[in-house]
Amino acid sequence: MANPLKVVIAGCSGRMGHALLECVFADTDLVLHGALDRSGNPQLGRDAGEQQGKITGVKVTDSIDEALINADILVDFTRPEASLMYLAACQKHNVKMIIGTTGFSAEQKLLIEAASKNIAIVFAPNTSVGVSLLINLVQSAAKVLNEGFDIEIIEAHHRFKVDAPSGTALRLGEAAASALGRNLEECAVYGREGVTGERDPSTIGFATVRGGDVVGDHTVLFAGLGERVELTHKASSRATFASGALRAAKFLIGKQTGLFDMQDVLGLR
Ligand SMILES: NC(=O)C1=CN([C@@H]2O[C@H](COP(=O)(O)OP(=O)(O)OC[C@H]3O[C@@H](n4cnc5c(N)ncnc54)[C@H](OP(=O)(O)O)[C@@H]3O)[C@@H](O)[C@H]2O)C=CC1
Ligand SMILES: O=C(O)C1=N[C@H](C(=O)O)C[C@H](O)C1
Repeated sequence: MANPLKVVIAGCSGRMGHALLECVFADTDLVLHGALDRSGNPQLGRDAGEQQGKITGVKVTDSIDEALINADILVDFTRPEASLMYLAACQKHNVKMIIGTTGFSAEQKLLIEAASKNIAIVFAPNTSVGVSLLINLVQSAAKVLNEGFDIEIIEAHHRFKVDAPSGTALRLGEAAASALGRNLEECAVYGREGVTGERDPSTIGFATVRGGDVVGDHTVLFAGLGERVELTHKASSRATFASGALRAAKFLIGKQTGLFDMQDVLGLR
């Protein structure tokens, strides 16, 4: 690439922030242009590469305007309230965005959709190649196993995760529901307790496990009488999410507006 893509990392001192910095440093098509964290973060004012043993000349800042001047793209793995703040700033500075953050409400997702009329955005709750493929596999399986099979989605993540079910689990639920002509909002069951009665066959169930350092496991279970199909993805490193996000960044080169996901990035539609 003649001119490396100028990337700003939001939440640069978070778990995904670290993985993204490593990935940017390893890719000559990309250059770190800005590194953001919120006021009060102890990394503010320090070199963004310090924890990777690199001197980048880019200081971690809480000034969004400063970080976005002349940037090409902002990569956001933070929290919904932060993502929406960055979304507003990216529109102001005409900077593209990769949004990997999860836990948005339906109303917040509409704000992202509206912003994509002004800037190009990839919005994906999971940027790994494996989960992107899993979404397609779940759609195919749901179409074949469309009668007599109960759909349950089981996800496991590390103890620090703050949202449940995971964004990926919800996306997998949407994939199954849409393949069956159902609306996930109407058929989702989030956990069970007490005397629940027999299972309603039209529902899609979710079960959440939190513990230790699990990077991210997802299983979609199609359970029939006499047989079960289980489709599982297990992430063992955050580098897989980071490299997918940066692949998405390159996909946006030349795109001025529009809302995309990893199916678009990987040609899986
Ligand atoms: N799409 C995908 O493939 C993946 C998505 N994710 C999602 O990415 C998000 C981040 O995950 P992870 O890196 O593990 O989380 P971390 O908590 O490790 O990092 C979050 C970062 O965002 C910052 N932050 C939090 N709140 C704000 C705020 N209000 N304003 C500005 N910055 C803020 C944090 O700063 P501070 O430390 O000061 O709080 C921190 O630097 C989650 O939503 C997670 O679900 C994670 C992995 C893969
Ligand atoms: O918080 C995480 O860690 C992860 N979050 C994403 C989600 O909510 O789906 C993706 C991945 O599984 C890791």
